[in-house]
Amino acid sequence: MQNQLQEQRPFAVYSKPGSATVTGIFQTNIEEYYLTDFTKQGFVFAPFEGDKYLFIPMQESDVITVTIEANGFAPAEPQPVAINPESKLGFEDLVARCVTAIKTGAFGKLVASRSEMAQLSVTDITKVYQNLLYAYPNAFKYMFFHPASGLWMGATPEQLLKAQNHTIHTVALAGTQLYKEDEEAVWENKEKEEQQFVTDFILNELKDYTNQITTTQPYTFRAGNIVHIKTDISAELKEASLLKEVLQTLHPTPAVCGLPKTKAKQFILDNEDYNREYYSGFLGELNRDFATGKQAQTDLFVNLRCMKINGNVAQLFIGCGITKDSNPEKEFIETVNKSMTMRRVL
Ligand SMILES: C=C(O[C@@H]1C=C(C(=O)O)C=C[C@H]1O)C(=O)O
Repeated sequence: MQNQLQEQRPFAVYSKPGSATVTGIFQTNIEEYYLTDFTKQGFVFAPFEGDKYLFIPMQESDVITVTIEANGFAPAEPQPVAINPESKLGFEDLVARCVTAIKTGAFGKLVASRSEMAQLSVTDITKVYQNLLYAYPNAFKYMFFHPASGLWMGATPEQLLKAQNHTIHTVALAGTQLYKEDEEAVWENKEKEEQQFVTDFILNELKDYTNQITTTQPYTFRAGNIVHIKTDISAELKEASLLKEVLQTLHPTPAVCGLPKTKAKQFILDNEDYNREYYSGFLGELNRDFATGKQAQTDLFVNLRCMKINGNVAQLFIGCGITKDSNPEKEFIETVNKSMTMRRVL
């Protein structure tokens, strides 16, 4: 990884939810490849906005898979975060604007986000990635570098799309509260309704491209120090070649953007005062399981609980779903809680 960074060559290192292995895809040249042919095998890193998807093609890369050795790392509880009053006010104002826009009837839901800076306490970034690996066994833990994106890391709980030949899986994820040991989460109607919006959108979007759609009941799902409501969705693609269309209709999902999708995206671009870049984009394996070498397997995740690292400073990206009943201060606190996912490993 250090070599790749020094020579500015793209790479992706990742470990899937529940997996005991880490796979690395190391590009052997410094070319910038973008995804144009969705039948190619490789690793994709897509931004929130636009269709310039960074791509590390299999043919141009060395692939290594290793087993994670147990090391007993226990993430420390992070120090309480010093809240910057200006960014708190700025975010609360954004949430208030979202609520007003929703109340006019123009949107069913919007996702407001912000970024904040945090200092790294270790100089070796591979150590930060190791911490992520040990802290979040059930997330998709990755480190990605490309000269066009910079260095990113994250531990995302959210699958965008898993495809094995014709069979696809996705999830509807929304609603957030702090995880409490020995206590079952109780969800308010606002949160249940918000998650149902996401499920309904996905089912409606998949209709044209798939048959035999099945869903689970919504259930509580833990992601580090917080829990969400989740519904698993499966379907059969009418044709394997529809992968591109399905991806482009799902992304960005209402879990990270809003409803209706195109208008919500424009609202976000007009109202958020920073650039999301690759946060709330998606990433992962395209048409190949690199650990096993199996083809026709796609495994993509929404880029959440992530950060961009520059020297010893990490830019953390966090957002939350807004509905007509959202309270700006509560939503701000939710972003602080979500930011702990990254702060604990820094
Ligand atoms: C947008 C984020 O998370 C999304 C928003 C959620 C919510 O509003 O409750 C829950 C899970 C994610 O779908 C984020 O973590 O940045």
